[in-house]
Amino acid sequence: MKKISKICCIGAGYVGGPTMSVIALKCPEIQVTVVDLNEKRIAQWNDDNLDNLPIYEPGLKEIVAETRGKNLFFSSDVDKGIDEAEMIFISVNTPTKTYGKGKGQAADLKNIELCARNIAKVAKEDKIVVEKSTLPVRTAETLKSILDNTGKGVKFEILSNPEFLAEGTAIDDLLNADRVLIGGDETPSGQAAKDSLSWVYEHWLPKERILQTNVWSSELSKLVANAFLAQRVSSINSISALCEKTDANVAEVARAIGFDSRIGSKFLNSSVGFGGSCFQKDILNLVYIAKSFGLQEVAEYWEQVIIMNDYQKRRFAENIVSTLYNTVSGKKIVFYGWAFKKDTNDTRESAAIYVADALLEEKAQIVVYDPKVSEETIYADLDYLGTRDPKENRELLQVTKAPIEATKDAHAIAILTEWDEFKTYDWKKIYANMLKPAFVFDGRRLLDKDAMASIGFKFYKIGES
Ligand SMILES: NC(=O)c1ccc[n+]([C@@H]2O[C@H](COP(=O)([O-])OP(=O)(O)OC[C@H]3O[C@@H](n4cnc5c(N)ncnc54)[C@H](O)[C@@H]3O)[C@@H](O)[C@H]2O)c1
Ligand SMILES: O=c1ccn([C@@H]2O[C@H](COP(=O)(O)OP(=O)(O)O[C@H]3O[C@H](CO)[C@@H](O)[C@H](O)[C@H]3O)[C@@H](O)[C@H]2O)c(=O)[nH]1
Repeated sequence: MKKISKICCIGAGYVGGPTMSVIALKCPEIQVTVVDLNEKRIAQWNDDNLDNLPIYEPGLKEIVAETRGKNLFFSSDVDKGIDEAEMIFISVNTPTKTYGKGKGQAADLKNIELCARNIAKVAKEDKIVVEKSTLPVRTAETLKSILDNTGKGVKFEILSNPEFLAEGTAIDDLLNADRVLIGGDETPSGQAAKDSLSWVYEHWLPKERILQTNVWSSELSKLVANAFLAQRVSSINSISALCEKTDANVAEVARAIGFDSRIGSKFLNSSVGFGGSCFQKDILNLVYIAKSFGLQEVAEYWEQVIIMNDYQKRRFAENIVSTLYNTVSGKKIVFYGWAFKKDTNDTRESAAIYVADALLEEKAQIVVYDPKVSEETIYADLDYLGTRDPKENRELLQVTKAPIEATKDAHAIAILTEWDEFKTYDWKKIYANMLKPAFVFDGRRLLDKDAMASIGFKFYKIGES
């Protein structure tokens, strides 16, 4: 087993940035270089003002402050990074394909292939290549085929090391990972590569939490973990609809079933629907893979998790329209939150985007407040859907940095992200600002129903009648 002294990570995103920062922190003898083709992103990672890092993640800037320039470097010189490293992580984005075969379901592996070709072109010495991105099962085969045909006699070991961090808690998840998964060939050189990567993680994690498997199990386990997690959210969300019809309370049901140690209490918070860059993409990918092996029933089983999530988002928007007397045209609705969950500035697949889109179709006037998401991102998210002219998005939707003033003459507030600060607002003052009856639609089950009702609000909370 070789001790690694130089690591390169291709992709300075939500995974590459935090993961490599933690490796640099915990392995001071390893030089870690994170490279990316996006020069603007690299400039942000190198910004003297740590509040300008491209990613907001609690605890991240402190780690970057400690390591950057010592053993952590960010660079747009991808070739140099590859050339110098003994171990290369590929942590580029693998979104759902928007074109061609598998459009709307399969993972787009264009970036992965570009990385493999780049490594093949630049490498002069043997290297360990680590798949950090989430990839369809058997992708390592493609990588191997590209890398083994360079004709330069360079030997590559390919490992799968999927990342399980969740945004908003990424640093804590990395520092205290439940497990690290390392898949590799069951040959002597494959075993040595797996041990080298284990050695990196053993700097801060107990050995028994580092699981070694074959490559295919590792690749598939990542998709399956996300599918199981998302399935829990869709399951409890399906019950939230039933609770609203039956006077049951979804939180009480979740608590009651969660006490069963076989079920467990985590990931049973009913919400306006799951978002984020991973759950939908990875389930669609699983569905596509199942279909491509002719496993139609398996594909349909998992597809239902997405169908239920779309239903939950649609149901939330439709409830706003029907409660506001079947028309929201010209009515001011304030959105609290745009990020897909609290403590991140990431908005990919956020439920807020789809709820806003549905209300804009009904010509609502929306004002959005999110403590970490920029105006530019909010408009980009809406424009990307292509539902209407970008000009109309800007006419119908405004972005504010003043959450309390924004409620002046509003008909309703919709809570789309569970930011803690919303709980501390002066809701009496907000009530006074609003038109009456004043409606609040709590898509995150953040506020207390009785307290809101006693102020005078017409309060709707997911999963309660
Ligand atoms: N975001 C998460 O919480 C999370 C968690 C676990 C796993 N994952 C997986 O990790 C992977 C990365 O996700 P992310 O959220 O960090 O994506 P991201 O979009 O934030 O970052 C990816 C980066 O890769 C860069 N890139 C793309 N192609 C490149 C190339 N050929 N050469 C150099 N740079 C290139 C992009 O410019 C971008 O900055 C995905 O496969 C995702 O499914 C994400
Ligand atoms: O009980 C719950 C838990 C989550 N959510 C929502 O589900 C989405 C995803 O949340 P979370 O899983 O916490 O964040 P992600 O950053 O998307 O992390 C998931 O996706 C990552 C990318 O693959 C994986 O690495 C993580 O293990 C996996 O949790 C968010 O919109 C949450 O609001 C709920 O509605 N109810």
